[in-house]
Amino acid sequence: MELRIGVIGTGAIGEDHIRRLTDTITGARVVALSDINKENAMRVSKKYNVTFYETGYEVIWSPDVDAVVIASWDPTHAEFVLECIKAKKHVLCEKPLGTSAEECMEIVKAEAAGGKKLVQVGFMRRYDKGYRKLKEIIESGEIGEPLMIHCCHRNRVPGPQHTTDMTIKNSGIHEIDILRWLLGEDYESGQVLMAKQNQNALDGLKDPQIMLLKTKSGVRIDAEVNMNSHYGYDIQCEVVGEKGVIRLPDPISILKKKSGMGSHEILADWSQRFVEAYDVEFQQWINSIKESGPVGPNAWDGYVAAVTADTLIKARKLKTIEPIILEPQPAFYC
Ligand SMILES: NC(=O)C1=CN([C@@H]2O[C@H](COP(=O)(O)OP(=O)(O)OC[C@H]3O[C@@H](n4cnc5c(N)ncnc54)[C@H](O)[C@@H]3O)[C@@H](O)[C@H]2O)C=CC1
Ligand SMILES: O=C1[C@@H](O)[C@H](O)[C@@H](O)[C@H](O)[C@H]1O
Repeated sequence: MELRIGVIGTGAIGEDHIRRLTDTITGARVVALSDINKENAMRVSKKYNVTFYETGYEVIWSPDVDAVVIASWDPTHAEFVLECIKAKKHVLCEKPLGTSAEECMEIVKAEAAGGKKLVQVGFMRRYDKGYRKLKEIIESGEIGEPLMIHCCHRNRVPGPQHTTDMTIKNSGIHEIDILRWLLGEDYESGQVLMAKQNQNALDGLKDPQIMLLKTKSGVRIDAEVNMNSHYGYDIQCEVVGEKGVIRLPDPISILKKKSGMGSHEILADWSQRFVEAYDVEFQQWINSIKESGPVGPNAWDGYVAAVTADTLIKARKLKTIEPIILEPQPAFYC
């Protein structure tokens, strides 16, 4: 059976997901889309022969739609996810699940009350080969207990709407989720340091920022989140263990030696860097909802990431180290 998918948001990643669902993923087809930018949505609708709906709500409630992908702006996510839960439809919501811990908790409570797992969050790094290998090695015990993690998340330039808080709750949230998943434990506290500021950043944008996290077992993490590398999209992660160090590989890239110079390409953005991860994420999501239900990052993971991001933003504003405090985890997610 082919799953009929509705997509809300046909901007950069929304269109990319429609392409992937159409050209790469098997067992699903996009039948509905919506975007408040009607002109662009109509272009995408024609390109992929998908029916345009005036609102995301119409996509969600359409009898022709079995499951929904949310790829609209961050502040719209929670309301659309809650509506999917009401409509009892599976939903893959791009990160972040909501723009605050409160919004995410509302989703957690609504999903648990409905008694069926319907929500998956687009933390696609969990499907990246490099991160999966790091996790496998950590879990094998080969490098002993992890002690520290150094990482960086560099974007070439930010989008025009990017804000200082979004550096943590839109970009840094990937580090927050992937490192918790890698280590298999929650955070105890967090802090944010400001480096010397980049004068090329958008007006008023504080950049770069350094997120410092401590896990419950004492692992120390430093994560540079830099929106203005200007040279490319660069994701680094090094785990220092008791008996060895492991490092996330860069994407495969040919070293070119020519005219007395050696060089290799650095990718421009997330759509290239994580292309395979998104493909795996979507194929597994489609397969899982046809079988026993979604198995990827869930609403609880979205909530934990949001609590952590909110706490880091508070810590940055107060220049303090803040405890990261979670509500008790509902048995539904255990
Ligand atoms: N997992 C990942 O690596 C990535 C995730 N994202 C997430 O995907 C989402 C979209 O990001 P981009 O595509 O980069 O942004 P974008 O700005 O290119 O596209 C967002 C689209 O949502 C539309 N939109 C806004 N409100 C809407 C509403 N109420 N109903 C329907 N459409 C609405 C906008 O008109 C726009 O076309 C964001 O939440 C972002 O955090 C984005 C890039 C990578
Ligand atoms: O999720 C993403 C974007 O929304 C975000 O703005 C970028 O910083 C991230 O690298 C990308 O993966």
